[in-house]
Amino acid sequence: MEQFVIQGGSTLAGEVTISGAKNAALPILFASLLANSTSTFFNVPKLRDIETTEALLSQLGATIKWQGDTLLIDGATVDKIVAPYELVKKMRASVLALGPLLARFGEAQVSLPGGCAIGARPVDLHINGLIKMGADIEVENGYINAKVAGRLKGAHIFMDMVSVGATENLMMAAALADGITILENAAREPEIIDLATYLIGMGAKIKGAGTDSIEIEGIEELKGCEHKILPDRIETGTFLVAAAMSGGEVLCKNTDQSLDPVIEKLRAANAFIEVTNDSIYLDMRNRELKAVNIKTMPHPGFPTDMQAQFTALNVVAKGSATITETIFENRFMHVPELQRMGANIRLEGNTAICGETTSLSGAQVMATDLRASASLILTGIIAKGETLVDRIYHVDRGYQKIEDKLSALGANIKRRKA
Ligand SMILES: CC(=O)N[C@H]1[C@@H](OP(=O)(O)OP(=O)(O)OC[C@H]2O[C@@H](n3ccc(=O)[nH]c3=O)[C@H](O)[C@@H]2O)O[C@H](CO)[C@@H](O)[C@@H]1O
Ligand SMILES: C=C(OP(=O)(O)O)C(=O)O
Repeated sequence: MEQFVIQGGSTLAGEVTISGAKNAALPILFASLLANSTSTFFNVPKLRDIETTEALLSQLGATIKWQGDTLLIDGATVDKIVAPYELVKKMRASVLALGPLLARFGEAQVSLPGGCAIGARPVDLHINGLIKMGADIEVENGYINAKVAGRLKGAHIFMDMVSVGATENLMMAAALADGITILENAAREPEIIDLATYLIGMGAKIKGAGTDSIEIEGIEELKGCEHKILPDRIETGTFLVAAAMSGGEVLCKNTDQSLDPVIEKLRAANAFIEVTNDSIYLDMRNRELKAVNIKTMPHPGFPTDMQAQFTALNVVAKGSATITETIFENRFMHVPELQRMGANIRLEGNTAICGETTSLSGAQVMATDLRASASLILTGIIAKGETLVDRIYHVDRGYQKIEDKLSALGANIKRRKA
């Protein structure tokens, strides 16, 4: 097992190049299962979750090749329909194989992902939507066994909760269904728009992606195409928060403008921010960081994937503030770890009350999920002395070379065998 060793007390300054978005790349790579020819992907981040996706797609028979930084996936060779537990347990997003396999082959067996450190995370909306499209689905021995006689049928589907994954799974399934599907109360994340852009590039007929009502007219066949993955807004936000916490400055390059709620909160925290088409600059030098109230919401609200980082920001900021998590029922596992470093935080139900912290010191802490890990690293950079972050395989799921990018900004962080 590896861990990060961080010597605290650095002020970050410089430029960082943002990688492609994990949460756009994953559904898009699964959507390549729908195509009967090769797709070419640019700006794919080099992450553990991408390796897991590649392993699952090749197990299903897809032909996968890297040419330098370009990823080629040929869906024509896909000839299996089982996504096994061994791979699904490593990455919940594997459930996104369900819609494409069922739509293309009329059959799919996908392991249930189970819960994770942030919540139970059921997939009932995915399953109910596919049943509405004519699928016969049974859950048996931990697997979702899905079948349809002929093709899936277009349907009018109302989702009673906003779910990113269900919107993606159903949008992919509907692209090869017979007739028109309308998804109501759909998720509106930029990653949904990116998936729709790729599907449309393959020939799909989709209107309304990015709104809460998406219309998909199914067609008979989808062809591979070229697609550039959008920049990672959560990685961008993480580096902006890191610089703000350290009282430094950062220019995030190769990013985009889909971060409004995060930028507004950083401005409320007293950061100077300048946004261009493809970069975001933050300057916190000689400015006092102020604690900010946060409530997570589906997009375009404040993203839950930035909650842990803002909890860390409030720990070093002046004043007190509350962080309320409304998307996942258990996304505060970073709080007891931050408390071990001296953070003045109290949990009350789904709210973390962040008081002013007088002194932060390095400690041995445990990463519990991807963004919790990021919050511990960011706090370690500010704290007095040495911080050891264990279980950093969580970080590697979703941040490309985070230690190299932070070191280039002036952090003292090293990876080593525990
Ligand atoms: C790979 C990826 O893109 N992951 C993101 C995606 O996860 P993911 O797609 O899993 O998250 P969802 O939007 O589906 O989950 C939102 C909420 O809906 C609940 N729910 C979801 C589906 C369902 O069938 N039933 C149900 O009750 C979940 O338990 C959760 O409480 O969106 C989350 C919310 O923005 C982000 O934190 C994750 O980073
Ligand atoms: C929760 C996250 O991802 P996943 O849905 O892949 O677990 C995340 O990216 O913060």
